[in-house]
Amino acid sequence: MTEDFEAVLERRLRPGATTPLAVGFSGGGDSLALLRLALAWAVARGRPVLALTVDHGLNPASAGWTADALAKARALGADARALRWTGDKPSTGVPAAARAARHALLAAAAREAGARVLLLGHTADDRLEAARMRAEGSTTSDPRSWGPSPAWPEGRGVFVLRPLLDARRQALRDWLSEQGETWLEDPANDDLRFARARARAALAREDAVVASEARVSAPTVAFEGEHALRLPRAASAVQVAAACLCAAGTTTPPRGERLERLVSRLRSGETFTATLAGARIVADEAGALFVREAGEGGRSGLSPLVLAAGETGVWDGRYEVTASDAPTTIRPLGGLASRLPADESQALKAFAASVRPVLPAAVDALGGVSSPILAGDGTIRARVLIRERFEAATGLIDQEPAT
Ligand SMILES: Nc1ncnc2c1ncn2[C@@H]1O[C@H](COP(=O)(O)OP(=O)(O)OP(=O)(O)O)[C@@H](O)[C@H]1O
Repeated sequence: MTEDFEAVLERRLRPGATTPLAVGFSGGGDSLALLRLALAWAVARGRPVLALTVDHGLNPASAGWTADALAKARALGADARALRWTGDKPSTGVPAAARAARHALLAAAAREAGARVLLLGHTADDRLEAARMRAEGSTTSDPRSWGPSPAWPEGRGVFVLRPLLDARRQALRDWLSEQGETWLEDPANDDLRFARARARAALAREDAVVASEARVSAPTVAFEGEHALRLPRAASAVQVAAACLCAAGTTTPPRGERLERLVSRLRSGETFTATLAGARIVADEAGALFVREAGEGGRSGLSPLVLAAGETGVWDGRYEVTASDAPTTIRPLGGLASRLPADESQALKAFAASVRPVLPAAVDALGGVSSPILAGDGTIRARVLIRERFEAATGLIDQEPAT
């Protein structure tokens, strides 16, 4: 077990890195095994481990569980931090909402601590359960051993590593028991109102075989001046979905019939312009160009981002912007371009017409307009997230990046 675990960490983590390794630690058996293994590996390499525990506030006992988890993590030698889900709880779909909130909290805390990788304790049993739930009609996806955090924009720059994906839950528990460990059993795991608990109960009665993880090949991709993506027309559905997601800066990739239709139109060689999930796709002989759909503004996205002096925020899921020493509002450049200073108007000419209206513009308290992408003085800084996100989503970044 230890050798398999170490092999995964050696493969994915950057040699010599000294930044903290974040671990999602619920206090349950899987993540206790994960934390112990991660500590043994990291301490030998001089890397600090930060255990993060999310209190979902869904059970009256959860504050006590969280306090116990923090105490346990610290006793084992990790730094530890509690995070609390304070948002409104929906009346239905609680597990999915809790999961989304958990991913956002874990990723934001990992990033804040300077960690680029967050370890999670999913096991082979989680993959079996996901397969069983899909067989019963759910859209549950397979946990993957490596990939970007699904939380956006909170998880930008953070990768999730699941080093226990080939280990069986019972083997981990036996290993913990041999070391005299005890752990918390979350009662929600046995609550048969949840599809996950039903799948778990059904699998406990069977000898299941774990299939190996599917591999996704990296695409040939070109970046159009960082603000748009170009894919070959033969790109796979996974790549097309990722291109829509990253060019549009949204949180949910397209899937199902609409995605299939776009992929088959691309394969057909037809020249067309289409929109999907917030992206505009222009297909010609040269390939397919993916840009943020400017007309989306009325429905969602492209909404203004108000920043206080010096504050950093993400506008439209595509640009990380840091205000100068004055407050500013970030809006789409479309409709404001005529108010740009002359040098910026000149610089704008170098951009494709489809990209111009969806670039960020900064509007100051007096109504002055400037674009952090075009301005030479760099007082308001902007980082384009499109490329980095696409590379992470399609497996082009397969190891812990440098900070
Ligand atoms: N409350 C929590 N605090 C911190 N980490 C957690 C918490 N709950 C789960 N995790 C992390 O996520 C891993 C998987 O747990 P679990 O299977 O409950 O999560 P999940 O996200 O619901 O799974 P899935 O991705 O299959 O929906 C755990 O091993 C642990 O690393």
